[in-house]
Amino acid sequence: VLPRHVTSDIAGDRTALLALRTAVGSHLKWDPSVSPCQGWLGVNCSGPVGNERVVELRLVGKSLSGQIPVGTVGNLTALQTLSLRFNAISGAIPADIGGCAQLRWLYLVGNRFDGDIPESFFSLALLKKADLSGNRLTGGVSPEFNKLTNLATLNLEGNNFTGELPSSLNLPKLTQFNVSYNGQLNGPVPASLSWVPASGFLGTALCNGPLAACANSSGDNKTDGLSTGAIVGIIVAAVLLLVIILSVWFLISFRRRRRASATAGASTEAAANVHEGAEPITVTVAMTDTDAVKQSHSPTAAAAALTGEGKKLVFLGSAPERPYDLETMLRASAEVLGKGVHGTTYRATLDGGDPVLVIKRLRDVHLSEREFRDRVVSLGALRHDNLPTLRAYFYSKEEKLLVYDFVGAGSLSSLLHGNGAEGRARLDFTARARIALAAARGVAFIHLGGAKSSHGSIKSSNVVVNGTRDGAYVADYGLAQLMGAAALPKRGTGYRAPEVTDARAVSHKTDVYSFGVVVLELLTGRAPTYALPDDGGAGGVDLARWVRSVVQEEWTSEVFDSVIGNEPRVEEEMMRLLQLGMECTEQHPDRRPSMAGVEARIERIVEDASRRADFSSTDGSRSVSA
Ligand SMILES: Nc1ncnc2c1ncn2[C@@H]1O[C@H](COP(=O)(O)OP(=O)(O)OP(=O)(O)O)[C@@H](O)[C@H]1O
Repeated sequence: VLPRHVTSDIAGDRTALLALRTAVGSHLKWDPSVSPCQGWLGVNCSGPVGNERVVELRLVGKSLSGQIPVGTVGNLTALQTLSLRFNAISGAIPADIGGCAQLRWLYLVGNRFDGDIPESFFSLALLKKADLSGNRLTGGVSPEFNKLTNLATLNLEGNNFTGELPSSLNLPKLTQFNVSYNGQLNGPVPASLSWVPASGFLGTALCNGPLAACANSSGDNKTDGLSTGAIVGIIVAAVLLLVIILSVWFLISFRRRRRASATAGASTEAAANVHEGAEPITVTVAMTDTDAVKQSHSPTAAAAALTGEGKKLVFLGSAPERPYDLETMLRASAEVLGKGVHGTTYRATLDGGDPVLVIKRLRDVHLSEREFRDRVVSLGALRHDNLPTLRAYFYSKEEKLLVYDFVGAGSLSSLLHGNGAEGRARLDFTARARIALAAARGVAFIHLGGAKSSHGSIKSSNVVVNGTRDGAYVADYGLAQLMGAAALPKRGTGYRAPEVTDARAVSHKTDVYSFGVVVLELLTGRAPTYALPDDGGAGGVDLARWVRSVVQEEWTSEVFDSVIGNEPRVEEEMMRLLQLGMECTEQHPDRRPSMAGVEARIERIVEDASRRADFSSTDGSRSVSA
């Protein structure tokens, strides 16, 4: 029931909007001399001529701040869509939000709303989508949500909700649910939400699974029922098996070493057949029998063979389909892909055009052979769709080579900042978000290896794109661990997190920072040290800092690359990705999200952007967008 002074007409809407402007956005250029339906920014009306009402209020990234008082939004009684994404609105969600009885789409993501969700919210019976993520909301997830029987999307991610999810929670139309990053949510996930993927519960203490499993995960460590005798038996059997394997391996390698010493000694100087501009790869190779190359197909056996007389290419993992040795590789036609901080990178095409390899010739490696081998073997174990596979390595006193699969047509850096604007022009927002997603997947996979497993040198020249729908790879992973500080992004390149002092400071959070810079590069189309138009190109300004200053002081939309800036369909998703890029480049490492969280968020951004593209190509209605 509306308070007596509220009129359910456009005059009432006008009064409510002007009061809202006074409270949170006095800079909004709404012309009070005309009706809100006549071109007020972000306001849309509907209804019979002369009896129109405000049905849509979309003020996304408009630097709104302050609190929304009662008697403003709550008086927009015909409102169907309210989107206030990515502002700095604080305080409680207004207690009279229930006055918007027609509300279907509600987007408050990326503000500073705090306090509990008000009681009247649960009277919004028509609500289909509620995105309250990225705020500071508190309290429990109320069973009152059950009253919202039309709700299809409920996103409460990144707030401060506490306690258990109500076991009675049951929303028949729900298709998207997310409560990730509410660290104090705990207890079991109700059966009615068992369909929600794990990405909906990241960063919580919720236990997603059968109740019995929850009990175990919450510290009820019952044994699995094996008797002590059975456990001892298993251990003895395992030790015996290990002894047998080691004896057989020792016998075989002893026989091979004898055979190798009989044939070793034919030292060959091999030079690569390089294309113009390339320097030849010259490596001294002590030839051994062909058997020795085959032996090296298992990392451990191969690596063990290295310590013998001959220096060979050591394969990591399974053998290539068409085996090659160092000689074949050095005879291959090669071209220089780049000369970077770690040395020179070649593309080498073996005889017959298959396979095509990337050979990195490292300089300044100061590791012993054993240390080098151990680190390379663990890098070679990383196999993922978005990481170029490390196939082999070579170590001698003079030369250290890494051999990868060739994966793509060029780097993201050359696509965005290369000569001419064609590369950038071909990349619409969704394509850019997909590249970010592929790269995030690769980096998040590296992080799964634990705290010591970081990329260490994320930058757009290390993101290789290959033109397919989801094709992007993160190259050069782990070189910081192999080469020390030499492989780190240089100070002043814009990629280096402020806390990085040397290679030991590389961490998941410094990767997230560098990744955030790549995201900002994708969105702005600008290089990470962007030269201001009026500094004569003399200096440069740090991209992350520049984006932050524009967002704080001016219109956020000016940040975007002009190529994607006029894609209104995906404006919401662009803002979400921008917000994420800014969070990743927070100065303080603790305030940056985890890479898993980054991956999950970009995944949803890509899904939503693709859905809008599909939708608008078949229908054209704008009612689904906020
Ligand atoms: N496996 C790969 N497949 C295809 N292209 C690759 C692969 N690995 C690297 N590249 C490309 O080779 C280029 C040169 O690599 P390189 O690492 O030498 O230089 P960089 O990344 O520009 O500089 P830095 O050494 O300072 O990181 C990269 O920009 C990348 O596009």
